Amino acid sequence: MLSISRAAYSANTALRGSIASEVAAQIKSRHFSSHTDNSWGIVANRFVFPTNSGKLATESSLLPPFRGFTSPCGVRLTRNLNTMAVDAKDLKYLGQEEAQQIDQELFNEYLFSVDQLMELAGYSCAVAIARCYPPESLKKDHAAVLVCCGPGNNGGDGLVCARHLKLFGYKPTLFYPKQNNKPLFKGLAMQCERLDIPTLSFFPTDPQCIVDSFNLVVDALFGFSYKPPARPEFVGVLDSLKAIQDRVPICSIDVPSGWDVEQGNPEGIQPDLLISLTAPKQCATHFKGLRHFLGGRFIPPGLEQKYGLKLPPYPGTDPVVELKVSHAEAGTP
Ligand SMILES: NC(=O)C1=CN([C@@H]2O[C@H](COP(=O)(O)OP(=O)(O)OC[C@H]3O[C@@H](n4cnc5c(N)ncnc54)[C@H](OP(=O)(O)O)[C@@H]3O)[C@@H](O)[C@H]2O)[C@H](O)CC1
Ligand SMILES: [K+]
Repeated sequence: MLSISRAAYSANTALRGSIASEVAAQIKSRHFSSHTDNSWGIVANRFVFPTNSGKLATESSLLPPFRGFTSPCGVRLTRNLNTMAVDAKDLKYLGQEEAQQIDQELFNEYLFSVDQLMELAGYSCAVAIARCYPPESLKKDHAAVLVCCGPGNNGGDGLVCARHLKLFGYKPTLFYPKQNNKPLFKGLAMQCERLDIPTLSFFPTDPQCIVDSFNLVVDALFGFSYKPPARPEFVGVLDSLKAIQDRVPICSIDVPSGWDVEQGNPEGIQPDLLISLTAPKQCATHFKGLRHFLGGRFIPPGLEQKYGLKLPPYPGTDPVVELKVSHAEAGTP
């Protein structure tokens, strides 16, 4: 695992008082390829690919023109002024139980496997992120993004998303504190490692480190199975995300983490971008961010009808469709 332990980091910090930040120290591990550097206590990844290998053109280059503006945090946000966003008035917003029922039906009645759907879900999130924040528009450290992954399938979507972001030309770093031991998740984590995606072994205590190091945070901590309140081990990271959200945009996968799936959480994190999967959850009606996408284009028509989802049409072959946010003024430059 490409990571640095807290003890090694502390010792290292004592030795090198001039290190700018915790994050810089942890990220530095990615530069120590194919050997163990004892002075830093880092066991580095032995499978390092050149940073730009396999770089793909993102679909953003195929889109109608965007006009950008700069947010207070200096990140160039883009808003699609050709307004391809769909006004999906009849779209159904799912409660927690119904979202879980549909999930189970996909697996048990339609015999999809989790990894099939997770791959499509995570890919669609990466595409939505690339549309809103093309890598070339991000100024810090070659499009550095932090992807925070939780212990459940939402975290799995985050691992898939991080891999695709890397292939799209971003520089993702994972924070994956409670790793899932199922073979699927081990595989996803290993794929990230072999793509030279480093993992922070602890969340920086100083939120400024996140601000200095990353252009975006992808929030894949919890999805539709979350039940508030957050257990103690996740309180710190959720508070830190709240502390930086005005300076580093948060992109939430399926549900903003820490939100009640139905009621939302006015005191919780407030993402700029929400990517709902399958169908938006009821909490999405409280979303106050800039852009809302629907992804996970895998619902069979029979299931859509059965649950009355009234999904909007996806454009062409796109894996995502943008939904109009009800407070249109939110993104006005
Ligand atoms: N059908 C689809 O649309 C698909 C969606 N996908 C993604 O899957 C998630 C839902 O995944 P699931 O594994 O059911 O649940 P979560 O990832 O939301 O979270 C479960 C883990 O979170 C822990 N948990 C729950 N509440 C708390 C809390 N208050 N504090 C700390 N931890 C909490 C829970 O722990 P337990 O001990 O209670 O089990 C779990 O570890 C969906 O949102 C989509 O993102 C699929 O990828 C594809 C199909
Ligand atoms: K989330």
